[in-house]
Amino acid sequence: MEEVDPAFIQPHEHQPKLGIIEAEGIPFIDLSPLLGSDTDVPDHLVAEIGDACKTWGFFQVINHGVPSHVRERIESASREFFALSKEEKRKASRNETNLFGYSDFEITKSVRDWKEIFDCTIQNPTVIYASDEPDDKELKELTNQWPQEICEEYAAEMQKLTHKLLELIALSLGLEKDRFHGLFKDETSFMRLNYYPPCPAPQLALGLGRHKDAGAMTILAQDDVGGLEVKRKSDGEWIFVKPMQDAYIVNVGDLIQVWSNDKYQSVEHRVTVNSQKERFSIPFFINPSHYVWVEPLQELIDQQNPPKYKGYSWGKFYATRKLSNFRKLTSENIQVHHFKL
Ligand SMILES: O=C(O)CCC(=O)C(=O)O
Ligand SMILES: [Fe+2]
Repeated sequence: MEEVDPAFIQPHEHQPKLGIIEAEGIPFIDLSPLLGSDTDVPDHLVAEIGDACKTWGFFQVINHGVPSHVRERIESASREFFALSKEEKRKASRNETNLFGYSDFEITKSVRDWKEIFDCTIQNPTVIYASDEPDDKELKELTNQWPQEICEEYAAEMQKLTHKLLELIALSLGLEKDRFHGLFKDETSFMRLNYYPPCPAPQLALGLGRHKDAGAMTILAQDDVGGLEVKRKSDGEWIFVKPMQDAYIVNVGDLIQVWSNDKYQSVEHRVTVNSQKERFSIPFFINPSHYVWVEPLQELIDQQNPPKYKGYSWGKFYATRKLSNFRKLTSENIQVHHFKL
């Protein structure tokens, strides 16, 4: 076996197992009832979404309405970009001033991830807080270093799908259908092109270490190689998410966990790598406006269900996370459990 830099080696208890457990259980949800112009949402669909969010925190959607040529266009643009030399790619590096762009140095829980990424923002420009200091209200605008047209075309489709999914989730929690919409007016959503090169030590390293997504929800396009694993809530076992052509994998993030007061929980996941094959994926991270104050929704709390979290500023949380990529962390990065009551 070729030597890999020890910075990539996972602690023993987090090294991936070689055998694969396939995720028979991760539900597929058919969104075809939402394809027409009829605005009625069938009850069975709402119930399926609610079950999937509660039991798995993950599901795959089919007949979602995203045209396959739009997905193919961004997937080929991603392949073309990552095929460039490192020197070329580094010309589009993200940095402390512009947090969107290329990086081959991602760290999750103190271990390097075996991957390269390219982050693109959705609102161009995106407004965020300039600093993570709680009282500093200075704002800054972030822009893209990516062919804007391809990004916009894909983002527009993802936004339509997001809209449908947030409505289904709201209904499944017994909320008004449009309960979440206002929170995303000046969204800080972004998408990431992930490239996982073949790795000589797939049993020691991970493409992406175990983590939960900090935003509201993630919609992921994965190719046919496979590598995503989800921690099954019932027994903590890592379950392989079988690639399905043209489907999107959706997961609940930490914000839905807080808004729903733990009714729906954000679930840990990770990515294994492969000694033979490279893998590409594109997560679309749905995040609210920087000025959104995150706390359990009033409608979901009462005397029997008191709030499980104290409120926090999404914008400050996000700025802290983004800036941490360029700092040496001396303690655990900011996490939603720091706000648990
Ligand atoms: O590449 C994947 O399959 C998952 C990526 C992911 O979980 C992330 O980027 O947060
Ligand atoms: Fe993730």
